[in-house]
Amino acid sequence: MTFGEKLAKAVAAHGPLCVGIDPHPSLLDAWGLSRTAEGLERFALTAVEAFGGKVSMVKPQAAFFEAHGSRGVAVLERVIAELRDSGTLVLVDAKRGDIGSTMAAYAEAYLGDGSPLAGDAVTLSPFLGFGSLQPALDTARATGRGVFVLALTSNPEGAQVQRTVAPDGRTVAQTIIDFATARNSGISPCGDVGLVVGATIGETDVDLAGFNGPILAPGFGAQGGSVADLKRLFGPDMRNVFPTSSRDVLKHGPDVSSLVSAVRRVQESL
Ligand SMILES: O=C(O)c1cc(=O)[nH]c(=O)n1[C@@H]1O[C@H](COP(=O)(O)O)[C@@H](O)[C@H]1O
Repeated sequence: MTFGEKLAKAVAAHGPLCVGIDPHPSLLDAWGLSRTAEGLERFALTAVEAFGGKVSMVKPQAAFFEAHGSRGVAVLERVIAELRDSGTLVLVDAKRGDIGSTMAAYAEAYLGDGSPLAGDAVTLSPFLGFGSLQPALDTARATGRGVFVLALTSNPEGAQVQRTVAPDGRTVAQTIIDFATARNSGISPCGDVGLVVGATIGETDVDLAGFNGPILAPGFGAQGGSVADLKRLFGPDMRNVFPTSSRDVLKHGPDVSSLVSAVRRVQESL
């Protein structure tokens, strides 16, 4: 199956909501867990129990696992394996990006068959040039996985770079969108190159009309983005838009049934 086919199947079963697993130290405290690899593991596996098989996609944030060194990375590997076993798509949020020859190694790590860090997709940063991501785009295509490339991020500082106008008159964000659009062209039901467009970006002057791929919309929930913002940005049917929320759901833990109820409430609001 292509990544687009996997996404379509997941959305038909569970709707578009993506839930993030972001084990912030303050959330470990709130859940009564220690700020150690053991606390991290308990947190992450509780989240897997709550979200696995209930949402279309789960997005573990690699940074919070890496903060615990090799033991934290081992927990991330387990989270990826258990979510995939539950039938839930896994988007590993690692925001990788480097020169092409190094990118090939990141591609193998996050998108290669048999790699313990490979989920179903990975987030990528295109600011070394969209073309530098080519090894990841090729590996994703070859293994039926996907990538989500940063275009307009949810943080206020993103505009400093992403809304800069290039010599050809397009913004940096539009340039990235146009590369992604070209890569996905003609693929049904949708392409394997996704974009990240934050729910908090306010008015957008970019053109997404021809874009035939999934859009991850972070900033929904804890950063202030609402359902109304999503509809204003992406249109009322929000086709191929995957709103993603981490803290706003995770704050309902550690009780699994409270986490599940929180997920259900957000799914209904969408
Ligand atoms: O790629 C991302 O997921 C991402 C892009 C972006 O523009 N903004 C953004 O917040 N994120 C990630 O989405 C998550 C948001 O978490 P909450 O604000 O707790 O919902 C974090 O893991 C961020 O790293």
